[in-house]
Amino acid sequence: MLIVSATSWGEYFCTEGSKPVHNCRCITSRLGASTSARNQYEKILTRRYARLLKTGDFFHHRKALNHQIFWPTTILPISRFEEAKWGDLVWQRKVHQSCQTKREDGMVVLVTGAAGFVGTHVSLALKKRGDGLVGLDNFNNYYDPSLKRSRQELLEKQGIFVIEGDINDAALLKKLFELIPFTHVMHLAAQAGVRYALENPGSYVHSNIAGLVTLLEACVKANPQPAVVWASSSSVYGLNTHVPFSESDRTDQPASLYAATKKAGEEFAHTYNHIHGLSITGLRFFTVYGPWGRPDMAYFSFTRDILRGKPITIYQGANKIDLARDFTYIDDIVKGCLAALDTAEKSTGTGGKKRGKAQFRIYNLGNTAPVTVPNLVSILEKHLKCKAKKDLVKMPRNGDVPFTHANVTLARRELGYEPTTDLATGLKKFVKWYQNYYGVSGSRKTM
Ligand SMILES: O=C(O)[C@H]1O[C@H](OP(=O)(O)OP(=O)(O)OC[C@H]2O[C@@H](n3ccc(=O)[nH]c3=O)[C@H](O)[C@@H]2O)[C@H](O)[C@@H](O)[C@@H]1O
Repeated sequence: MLIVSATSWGEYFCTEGSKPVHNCRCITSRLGASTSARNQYEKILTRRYARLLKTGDFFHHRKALNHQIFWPTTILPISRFEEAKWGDLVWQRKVHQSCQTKREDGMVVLVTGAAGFVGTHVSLALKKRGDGLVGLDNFNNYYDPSLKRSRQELLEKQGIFVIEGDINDAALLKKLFELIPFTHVMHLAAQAGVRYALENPGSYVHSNIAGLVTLLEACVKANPQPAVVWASSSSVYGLNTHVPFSESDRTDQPASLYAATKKAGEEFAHTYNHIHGLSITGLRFFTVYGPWGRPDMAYFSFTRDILRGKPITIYQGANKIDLARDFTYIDDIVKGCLAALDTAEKSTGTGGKKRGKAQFRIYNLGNTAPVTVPNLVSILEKHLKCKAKKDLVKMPRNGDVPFTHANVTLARRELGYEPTTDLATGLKKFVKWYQNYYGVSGSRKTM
């Protein structure tokens, strides 16, 4: 049985088992859509496949929320999960549909890292306000890929197509830019995590250096050139001691290879802006947390281990000083990202040549209220109603910095950025999501 399932304006093709298919079923389940909208879609779908259908093979059956069209066919030799073969007609149609805007002057955005934590939230927010977008994600296994797949499901329910592909794939990027005149690129794909850089430095070079350059090259060659907004990191401040951290502070003392790749990214961005006229905005995120977050981050892994009764390791600085972070809630970060997109000016290059000076910006997106790691743990204990088993350990030389603290004056002035969620409120929302997703005791398998 071949199933063609058309949700929203996308179609999905798959087979049950690997046997040759003899029957095809088409389901349009535009949940929430009016009957007339569903009727209209059914007509479009039927017209689209008219040449494949033999009159008389077509049966019409209606259910409460689904229109189902059955037709016996061997015409579409579709194999299991063939839907995402990039470049083919189905793929192109999905990209187009996902990029349709639903508001006047809506943006058309390529979101890289769309199945990542920040990427998912930004994508949903763009879609919600009527912008068109398509996601790109390589679904690597740095952390549990099933969480990325769940985020992808969430996005696809909203009509957002996430292409499985790597930002290092220049041919894929070229094809995408030929297909869609993206107005903006929201570049969030990266190898994140400070301490993992000791284990796998190559992955940082691959994504944060080579991948960034490949993406910027594609943007330069695109016509029109998109404006680029991308994720840098608070880690670029490294050993800076001037607090709170301002954009004008020194960033030439990275404490980790991760930070060094983000700093290098800022320099590459400047070069592409200077030579090619790409409009580029870098956002220095400060320890972003929240629902659908990253399992490698402390607030997430602490939650998991506390619920499982496993000990957690709390690092301490010199003289047993507590480490502190300017933890920033995801909704605040999303607002900052959207404001950066909204205020981004157009790139000035065409045909790879710069035609004038282009916008170049860097902003801190933090919460402006650092909290120590032991305090983070106390808040989690309260929300989880569970005591943590704590191992206090001297901070190893693993790239960590003792504290971060954002000055967001610039973002406030130019983006209207104003963080509104304190750590206790944000962690409450995270814990609620976590227990809903993994079960109250966190029993569902993670990592
Ligand atoms: O904002 C940033 O620039 C960075 O924020 C986070 O990096 P980090 O602040 O180190 O976040 P966590 O890994 O969640 O660590 C938070 C704090 O908990 C501490 N920690 C972490 C893990 C652990 O087992 N024990 C522990 O005490 C760390 O030393 C740190 O002080 C992200 O992981 C980076 O990708 C991001 O770029």
